[in-house]
Amino acid sequence: MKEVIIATKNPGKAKEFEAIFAERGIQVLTLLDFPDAPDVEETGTTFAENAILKAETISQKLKKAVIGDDSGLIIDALDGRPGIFSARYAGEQKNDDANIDKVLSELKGVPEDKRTARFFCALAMAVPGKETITVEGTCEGRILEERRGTNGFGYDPVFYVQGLGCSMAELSKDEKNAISHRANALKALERVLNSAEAAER
Ligand SMILES: O=c1[nH]c(=O)c2ncn([C@@H]3O[C@H](COP(=O)(O)OP(=O)(O)OP(=O)(O)O)[C@@H](O)[C@H]3O)c2[nH]1
Ligand SMILES: [Mg+2]
Repeated sequence: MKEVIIATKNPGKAKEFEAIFAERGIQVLTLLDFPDAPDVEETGTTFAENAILKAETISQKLKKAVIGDDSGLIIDALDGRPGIFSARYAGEQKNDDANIDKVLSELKGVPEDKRTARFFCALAMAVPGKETITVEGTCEGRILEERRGTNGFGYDPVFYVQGLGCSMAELSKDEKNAISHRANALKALERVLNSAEAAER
């Protein structure tokens, strides 16, 4: 069976990648499978820079092709926050529940039409001896006033998906994987890889 390595320690991301790649008969390994992999410091100033740091650091260490995912939530009324700090918005301990509470309290009193937001995902694919590829995907919505649903991870319970009439956490894994920022970024990566392959023929 073919396999792909994703440079993430986030179990929520790992599950989504597993489901998406399983449809293609590809097995996913993450840093949860490589306990000795180094911690990657997210020192970039953009999602893409951080995705490249994750992919290239782990690819150099394992000498294999590796995909890095840096993602987060961009809220217009908060000038784009939490952005690249989404995982650690309420502190370095990375607590999803505390992160949601912080966002809800910062948005207190902000009317529905001003609560627009989007999820953003940058993926970088590093292959030894080749130039790193980066792609992006987004998913539009707005921030609810309270949690709805229990699926997914992160801010999913308070992210109302534009056009779907429910929160991201009310979608099944397959439904989320059909429309998410991560799925959209992976589709973009697939397009780039297919056209690179076609050019080599
Ligand atoms: O509700 C959500 N649904 C999503 O689909 C989603 N994707 C990203 N996020 C948020 O953004 C952080 C990523 O930060 P991040 O890219 O640095 O990842 P991380 O630190 O969790 O793991 P790693 O991949 O770096 O090991 C996450 O923790 C979440 O708070 C999401 N929230
Ligand atoms: Mg991180």
